[in-house]
Amino acid sequence: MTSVDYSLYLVTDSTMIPESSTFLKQVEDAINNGATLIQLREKKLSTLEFIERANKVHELTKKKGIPLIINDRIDVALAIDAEGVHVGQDDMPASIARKLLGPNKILGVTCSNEKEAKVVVDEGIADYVGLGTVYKTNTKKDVKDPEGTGPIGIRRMLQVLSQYQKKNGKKIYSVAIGGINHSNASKVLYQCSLPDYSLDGLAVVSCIMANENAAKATSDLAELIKSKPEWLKNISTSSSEAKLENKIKTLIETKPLVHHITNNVVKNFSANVTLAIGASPIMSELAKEYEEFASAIPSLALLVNLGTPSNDLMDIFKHAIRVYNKYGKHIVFDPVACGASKERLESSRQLLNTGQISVIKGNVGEISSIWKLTSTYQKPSGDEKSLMQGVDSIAELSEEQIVQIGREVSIDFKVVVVITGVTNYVIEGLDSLQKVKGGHPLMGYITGTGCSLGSTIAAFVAAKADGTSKPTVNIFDAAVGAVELYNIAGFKAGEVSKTPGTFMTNFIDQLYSCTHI
Ligand SMILES: Nc1ncnc2c1ncn2[C@@H]1O[C@H](COP(=O)(O)OP(=O)(O)OP(=O)(O)O)[C@@H](O)[C@H]1O
Ligand SMILES: Cc1ncsc1CCO
Repeated sequence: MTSVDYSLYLVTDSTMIPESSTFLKQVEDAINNGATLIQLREKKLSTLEFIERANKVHELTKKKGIPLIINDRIDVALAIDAEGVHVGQDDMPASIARKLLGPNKILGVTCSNEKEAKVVVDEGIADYVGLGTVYKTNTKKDVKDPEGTGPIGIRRMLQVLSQYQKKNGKKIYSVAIGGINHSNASKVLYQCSLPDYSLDGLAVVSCIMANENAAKATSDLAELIKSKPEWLKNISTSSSEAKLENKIKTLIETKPLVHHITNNVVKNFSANVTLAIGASPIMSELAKEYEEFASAIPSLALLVNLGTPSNDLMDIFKHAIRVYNKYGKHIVFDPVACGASKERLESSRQLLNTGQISVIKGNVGEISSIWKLTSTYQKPSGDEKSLMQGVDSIAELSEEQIVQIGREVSIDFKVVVVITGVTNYVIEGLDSLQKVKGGHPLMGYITGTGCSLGSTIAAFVAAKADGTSKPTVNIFDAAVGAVELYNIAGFKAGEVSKTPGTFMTNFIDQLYSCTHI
């Protein structure tokens, strides 16, 4: 079968039909309003009932020229001459399914991790793979990863498919599945992509099958699949006008608000830094007010700082990321000490899987640890050297290695990366790199200088302080401005301080002087 459109793949579920409708009506509405592929998934029907239902659905799909895929039951697929079959990891092995189906039917296989994706490409007999679950869902309870594979897991599987295509010149198509709905569809497509390889579609269940208006649900979803996610709509490319003085002017004129969900150690210092540079801080862990902030305040960004995590805070972080993404507001993520324990790296993975971040800022140890979550990271065979001691980086890497790591993190997560240290590196993709030196050794003796740089970056991004007066923001230029201001103030404060205590007050004073006087 040639040229299948995988873009909006409906997987049926007859257990969630609204009272006002019927199973067949839901499927017909989907078919007539943009579904491009239907998979009939029935776990409880007898063989006879399954065949009867499959025949009815097949009549509808044939009218529209849409392929019908049968879940698991090859006998049913053959009985009704369906266009294909989908098998899960616990169903009939793909190789046997292919033998029974012959070469011309569509064969799909579910993959939940890289290992399963590698088996599929080694066999080379599937037409497409269903990658997931992306997010945890009520539809399927027996998922391998209770949090879902998330965009990070999907990208790793795409990497396997991409390498297969490069080597063999043959494409295995892919759709993501699991917890996808109207609120996250365009985000999933954006996040689940590599520079040269993307998903071919999204598979959904409840957002159509359980919807009172399946026709509208389908056409809306088809529209979302074609559209850009919210936060991409006002981002521009780097500009030659990008001068620090212009950025500071915009910052002061805009007086943005930085919503901090940050650690208990630095709250006060970060609030003072934010005020000193002419922005406003608010520290809030009250999840219920986030929707009000994000929907109403124009110059606003969120800082997510992992410094003192807890289970409750993880839920709050995730809620905040979803809400800020919904309103297209930018998020700066500081994965504090994520290399210090497996649990912190796992927390970072979950947060990066929850939504789209605009800037990841960390020291070398932190960014090198985040790098382990990318699809480009090669797992070492032997023991790994620790990258962090508590919140401090002890990674020993050359500049070339640091920049390469930053680039891979930037490309994989589609973020601007800021790597701090004696030299700071601001990185976006392969082309944008700005090194910022300055600062002062005493900055290393004050807890929270890294964290409060996060506040400063968030303020610049929220104010669109990128050196231009355009209504869009260039995140890279804004981040460079923040790092430059911070290090100039640090250098000046260092010139008039001998010890950390006085340095701290002088630093706040210099941040104020550099922006206000
Ligand atoms: N020895 C140094 N010389 C010059 N600048 C420094 C030095 N140490 C730190 N800085 C500056 O301090 C800022 C914070 O960087 P650092 O790498 O110390 O963050 P961090 O480890 O995350 O800190 P924290 O965990 O205390 O928040 C950066 O802008 C950096 O340039
Ligand atoms: C010391 C410390 N511990 C957790 S967060 C933090 C502040 C600096 O990162």
